[in-house]
Amino acid sequence: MDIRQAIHFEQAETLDTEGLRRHFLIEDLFVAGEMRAAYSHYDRLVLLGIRPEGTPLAFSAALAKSAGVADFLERRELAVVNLGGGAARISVDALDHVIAPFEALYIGKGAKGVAFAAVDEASPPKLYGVSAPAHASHPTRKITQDEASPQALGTSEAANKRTIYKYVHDGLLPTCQLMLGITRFEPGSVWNTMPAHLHDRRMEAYLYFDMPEDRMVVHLMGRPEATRHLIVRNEQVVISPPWSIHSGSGTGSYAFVWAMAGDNQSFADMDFVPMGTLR
Ligand SMILES: O=C[C@H](O)[C@@H](O)CC(=O)C(=O)O
Ligand SMILES: [Zn+2]
Repeated sequence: MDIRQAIHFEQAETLDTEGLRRHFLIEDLFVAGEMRAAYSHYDRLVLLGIRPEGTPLAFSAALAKSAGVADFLERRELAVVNLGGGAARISVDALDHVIAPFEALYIGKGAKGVAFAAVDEASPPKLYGVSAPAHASHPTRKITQDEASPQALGTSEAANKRTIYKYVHDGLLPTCQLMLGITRFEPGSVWNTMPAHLHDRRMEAYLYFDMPEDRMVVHLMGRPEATRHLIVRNEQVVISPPWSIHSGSGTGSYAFVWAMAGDNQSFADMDFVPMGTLR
């Protein structure tokens, strides 16, 4: 189990390249035929890379142990999004849900018998899961891309023309904490989340994807007045602490899954950073 501690910005600001990557970047979550997990102590968010090939994948005993329960979702909720490949068959409480590429499934607290499989073994899905502690059990539900209320943002002059799809948010379905969406760029647009913002109330995790191997995103993190950067490759995840901006620019277009947990579920609750204060 890959466990990441929550650290103060005073410590983060003393770290070198390797130190920043060790605490904030997850490089190897997606491995064919495996379910891999990383546990962040920021809001106890658990990130899952799930790539079923052949045999269906279920939560391991080690994963349940990390939460101190018999069944991983005993006191947690989970959102899973299909990043492409083929469709996935996700079993929950003896019901099968077929989740096509760019569809998502919310699974409520207490769900049992959860298993992930490829619908067609010749085109296995790539699934990304995000789980947070939950106090109530909300209904399991599939969300399509159309339901994710696409919202156009940015301009080509600022190289940040993009569409935000909100899959898991309180306007669409109830969850305890989780919010999740996908942001996609127009060709030639490369800047995400610019102007930058903070939301100390919620931590965030960014999974960058849809990039060829030689492409990179320069992810900006840190306090606005003391930024650092991480070089991020395809299918790597950045853990974004509550005190940090989360923004970046790519050497070409890309997409990313953003997910949040914390005190409120208001997507619009952001403190914009005056651009002049960035250092
Ligand atoms: O709090 C919200 C998250 O940072 C993302 O939704 C921002 C984002 O996708 C973007 O501006 O490109
Ligand atoms: Zn944000």
